[in-house]
Amino acid sequence: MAPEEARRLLAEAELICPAEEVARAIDRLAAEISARLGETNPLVLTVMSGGIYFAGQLLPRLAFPLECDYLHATRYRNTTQGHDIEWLAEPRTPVAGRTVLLLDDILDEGITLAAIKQRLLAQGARECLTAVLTEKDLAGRDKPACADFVGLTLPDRYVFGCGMDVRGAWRNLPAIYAVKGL
Ligand SMILES: O=P(O)(O)OC[C@H]1O[C@H](OP(=O)(O)OP(=O)(O)O)[C@H](O)[C@@H]1O
Ligand SMILES: Nc1nc2[nH]cnc2c(=O)[nH]1
Repeated sequence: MAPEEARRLLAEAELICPAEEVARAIDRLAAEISARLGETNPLVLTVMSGGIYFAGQLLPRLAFPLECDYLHATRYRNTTQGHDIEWLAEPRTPVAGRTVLLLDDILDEGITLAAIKQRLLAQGARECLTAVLTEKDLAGRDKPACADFVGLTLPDRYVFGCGMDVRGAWRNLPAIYAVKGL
């Protein structure tokens, strides 16, 4: 997207979660994750690209031994509608026998997280826990996955900021916005 278009989208968007609220949610998640996983030497896998902001903010708040790697699976591909999952990169660290913690920016319909979790367990992960910065409230609609740790609950709008993109832009924003009209 052209930078002028990105600026226009942001100017017209609705702020739904200010940066301070996001930071407080990450503080709380760090405490919950530390209490649950502090003694397990987990393998922390960031789901690219959206998980990059959350991982960057969360990892310095986790004061216990862990290993990091990433995987890349995408379903929206710079659009606002989900498609089939495309696997762009597998983790290079073997997951067999490990406690794995997946980090992602958003759990929306839950299809991405369910597919990743199933794949890691099939590869022999001992357990696979999931932490998402945000989860969309789909008004009681069933989801194939739920997260073990959830930072913020968001309305059923197309959102961006904090790792989430709008047509490729604005993953870098420290607050969360909803696109006008979506
Ligand atoms: O719960 P779901 O409806 O499956 O959607 C959630 C997924 O959608 C986004 O990824 P996207 O496919 O946009 O890839 P990206 O992270 O590279 O932007 C987000 O990062 C999650 O991984
Ligand atoms: N950027 C972004 N990615 C998503 N993936 C699933 N839902 C969303 C959303 O609302 N915004």
